[in-house]
Amino acid sequence: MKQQKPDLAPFYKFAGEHVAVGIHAIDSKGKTILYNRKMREIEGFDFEELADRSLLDMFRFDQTQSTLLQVLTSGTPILNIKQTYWNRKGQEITTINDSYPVYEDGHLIGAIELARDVTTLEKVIYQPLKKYEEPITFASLTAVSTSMKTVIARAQKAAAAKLPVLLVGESGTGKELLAEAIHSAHASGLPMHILYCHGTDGRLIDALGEEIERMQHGTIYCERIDLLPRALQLQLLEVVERNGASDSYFIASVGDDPVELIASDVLVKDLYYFFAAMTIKVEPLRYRKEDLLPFIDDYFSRHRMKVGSLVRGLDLEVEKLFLNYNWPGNLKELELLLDEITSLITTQETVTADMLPHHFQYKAQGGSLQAEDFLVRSDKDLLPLEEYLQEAEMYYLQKAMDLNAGNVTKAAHALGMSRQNLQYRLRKIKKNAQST
Ligand SMILES: Nc1ncnc2c1ncn2[C@@H]1O[C@H](COP(=O)(O)OP(=O)(O)OP(=O)(O)O)[C@@H](O)[C@H]1O
Repeated sequence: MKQQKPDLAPFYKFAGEHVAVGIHAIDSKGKTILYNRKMREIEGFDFEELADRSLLDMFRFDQTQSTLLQVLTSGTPILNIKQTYWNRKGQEITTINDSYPVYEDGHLIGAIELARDVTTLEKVIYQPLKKYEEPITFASLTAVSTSMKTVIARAQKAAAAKLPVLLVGESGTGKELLAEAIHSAHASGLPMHILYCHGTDGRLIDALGEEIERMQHGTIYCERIDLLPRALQLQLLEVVERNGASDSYFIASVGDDPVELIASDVLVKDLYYFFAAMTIKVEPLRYRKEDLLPFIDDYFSRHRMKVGSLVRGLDLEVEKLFLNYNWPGNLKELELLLDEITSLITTQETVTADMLPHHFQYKAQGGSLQAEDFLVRSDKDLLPLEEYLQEAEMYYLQKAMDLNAGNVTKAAHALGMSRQNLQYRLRKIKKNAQST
């Protein structure tokens, strides 16, 4: 008797959804046809958002950036491409991607990308302490802006009083570095143990508990506790509370306003209370641009000492580009960019625009605008042109204000209009928003 072949489709479907690799497939027109759970987690998009648009639309400003499209055009695979970027939710993600063309009966029918999320691994390898080749102290941190000076002063107070600290700030703002500096200030020479919460599991949290019991003294830094699922947050709370009376010093970080995180059930309230004897907010780089050039100076001087290069600074055009860009990945993004620029430097003393990597030139020219910001959403009907233009104006003016840390004079200058004109338009927008 002939055995019936089992229908494997439901199994493939289940495996595709639950596998720990991100999968994104497009058809021959660039339309998304598969976008699994892991990929949604990595990139922060929903399937619906992508399904209604072709990738060609999404990346029409930057087609060279999409490896999937390149594969679709060339018909050949692109393998082992490592990317670090800031996803839709502002999280820093590092993936290693393999993109393949898909053929059926000799015809190219689409392309598929497989992304391995190596963010946590990267964090373990990327050690600022080693990078600086010296223990981090408050003096290692660039703090020219008033807001950073306040941060350092509060952190010094916390270290002196040995108060648990909750560091609040976007990815790449320097929270880990600050935790290291606090640790050095109060317990130099003692161990510091870091729990990277992104992608961690219950075993690592238990191991942390054992580590605390074993080391007794020293610092525990729990990085991005808001990225832990609630059940694991409760487990962590149990571990830290059990050791609360030990001689360990506790620091944690979150990526967003903790009050909002608690209100939206992302952060367990009692875990927040445990760490938040002192809360220190680190502003995004776009609101403290005074730190940007001094950080670059410091970076270049370390580079000159380390590898004997001649690089001294940026030319005016690059300086302007850097100051106008909004740095969604903050100092980490800047540092990675400087790593990329200096890796190609030979005898140059000044960084000129042609030395900037293509991907950055692209982003910087578009300011903070993303292609997706101008797309018509799938869940919205088309607006009459006038309304759409009003929306676009509101968006653009708001971006200009953000980029200039709320300074109307500077924003007006950047937009090429008078201060009064900008103020008038902002008031009009506010009035319209209130009346709708
Ligand atoms: N104030 C600063 N002075 C000098 N370097 C800085 C400063 N802030 C950030 N950096 C640089 O940026 C890198 C990234 O910072 P860090 O890892 O501390 O950010 P983070 O806020 O902990 O990010 P995440 O939330 O993603 O963990 C550091 O290794 C350091 O080189």
